[in-house]
Amino acid sequence: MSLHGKLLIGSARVATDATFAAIDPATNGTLDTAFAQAGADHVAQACALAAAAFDSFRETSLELRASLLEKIADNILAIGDDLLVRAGAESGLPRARLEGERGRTMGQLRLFASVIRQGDWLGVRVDPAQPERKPLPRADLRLRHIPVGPVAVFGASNFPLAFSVAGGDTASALAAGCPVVVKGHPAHPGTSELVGEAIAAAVKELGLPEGVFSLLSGTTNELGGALVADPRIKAVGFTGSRAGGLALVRIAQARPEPIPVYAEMSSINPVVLLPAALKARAEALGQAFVGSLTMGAGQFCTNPGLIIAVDGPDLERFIAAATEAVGKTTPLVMLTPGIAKAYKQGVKALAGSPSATILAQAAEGEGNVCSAVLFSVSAADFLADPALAHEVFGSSSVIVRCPDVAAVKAVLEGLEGQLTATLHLDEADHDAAASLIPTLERRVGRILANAWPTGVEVCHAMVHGGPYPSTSDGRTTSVGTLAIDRFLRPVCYQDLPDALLPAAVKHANPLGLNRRVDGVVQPGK
Ligand SMILES: NC(=O)C1=CN([C@@H]2O[C@H](COP(=O)(O)OP(=O)(O)OC[C@H]3O[C@@H](n4cnc5c(N)ncnc54)[C@H](O)[C@@H]3O)[C@@H](O)[C@H]2O)C=CC1
Ligand SMILES: O=C(O)CCC(=O)C(=O)O
Repeated sequence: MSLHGKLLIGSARVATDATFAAIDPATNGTLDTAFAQAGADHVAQACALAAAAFDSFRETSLELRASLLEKIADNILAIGDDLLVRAGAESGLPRARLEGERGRTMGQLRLFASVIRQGDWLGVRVDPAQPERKPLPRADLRLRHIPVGPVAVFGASNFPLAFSVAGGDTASALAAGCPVVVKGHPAHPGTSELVGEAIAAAVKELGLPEGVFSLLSGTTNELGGALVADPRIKAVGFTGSRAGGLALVRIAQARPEPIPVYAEMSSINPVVLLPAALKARAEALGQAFVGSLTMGAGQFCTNPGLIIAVDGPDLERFIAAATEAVGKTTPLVMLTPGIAKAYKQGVKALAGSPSATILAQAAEGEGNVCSAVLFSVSAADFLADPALAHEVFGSSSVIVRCPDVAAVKAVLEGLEGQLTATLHLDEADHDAAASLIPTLERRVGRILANAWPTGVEVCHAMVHGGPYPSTSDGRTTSVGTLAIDRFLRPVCYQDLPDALLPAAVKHANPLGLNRRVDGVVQPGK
């Protein structure tokens, strides 16, 4: 494998004097290749190309755009082993996980290709003219959705493939017809380059304008800030820290033309163990919980960071099983030295809390590793100290002991917005569960029963979003096909001659789209 370390600005490959290197988190060693540090001029060049590409890219045929996404998926697979090897070295993630993540990345691209072809995302509505209507005639009104414009995507550290250069944000933005400028995550610049070249090659192979895709690398906050501030950027997709996401929201809001930032930030994903379920299978739940908590060193925004249950012997059985399972875990390398340091600081802060008790802690390891840890706290203490509900990114979780189900509800009411909430329940728990669901609907984006929140299905009904601060905009999702809506806006055409109408809303419906005509859904072809 040979990496060039240059910026991908459309079809140009640009080197810079200032460079940075990737770090192998397993060894703290520097990996090969000096990567370019993009500056303000490079942001401006990439955004200018993206803006120039927008009008032609957004009117490409559905078939061509679908082919682009499929071609990107094929090109990623064709990189072969080099991609997995480099991603492993840059992230510390094991090969099997990265193989799965590559499969998911290609699956997402292909799913969005099928969405593009199907065409419902255009959301066509037609209210035909009513010239005879009294007292006033009605004009002919036709609506379709168009893409918002060039989108800035920030690659995430914890999914170097599926939430990164060709991840869900890029797939959904390209599917909508938006050119994309990616700011690669500085932890995996080599992986980013390999995937970026796969996208650029697909753009070229299909004869699309070069500005459809650019990839900028760099370590500074100024780079991300300049990208979000560029007037040609019309929306932003981000997965990462709350501080980073909110910084980008502030920049976007301070622009002369404010733009939406879809930032997926922090979540502790409460899991409620209801009494009958806990009584029936406390040990199995304890073991499964630790499996979810420690998967991928807990570096998922869906990690179960909070367990809530009624205190008593059944909860003690759960804790005993979880404690035993934690004792059997081995420390895992985290994504970056900074993330490992933040984990240790977060655990230290919890351990220093006068109200939290350490229940279990896995053996410590050397280097940038995560050792799983469990805390417990009473519901009253939890409610009194908001710091106990802060996300600790890694395998750390807090068990909240409640006197009764009413206290469980109070704890849930006290939480910030979350991506997920989980109920472990049996039939005898249904009344208790029903009393909690209205609270959960207000607090989270996805409610699960008898499962664990890690592992997000990429499909049509998925919501990977939630109220602030789990995301900056709880009206949408960053996983699943609904994610395309973030990058679309409606345009209405009133009384335009048919010859001037876009194909999606022409009278004869040449694209065979499903349409809502006078409010009634009419199937297309
Ligand atoms: N909830 C979640 O899904 C995730 C949370 N995290 C949290 O974030 C911490 C740091 O991890 P990172 O992945 O590096 O996230 P991060 O938020 O620090 O960085 C993500 C991206 O945003 C950029 N960025 C960050 N702050 C910025 C600013 N003020 N202005 C402009 N650009 C900025 C970075 O350069 C990077 O490209 C972790 O320890 C963890 O707490 C990280 C990954 C996922
Ligand atoms: O588990 C998943 O598939 C999504 C998790 C995620 O978005 C994250 O950890 O940042």
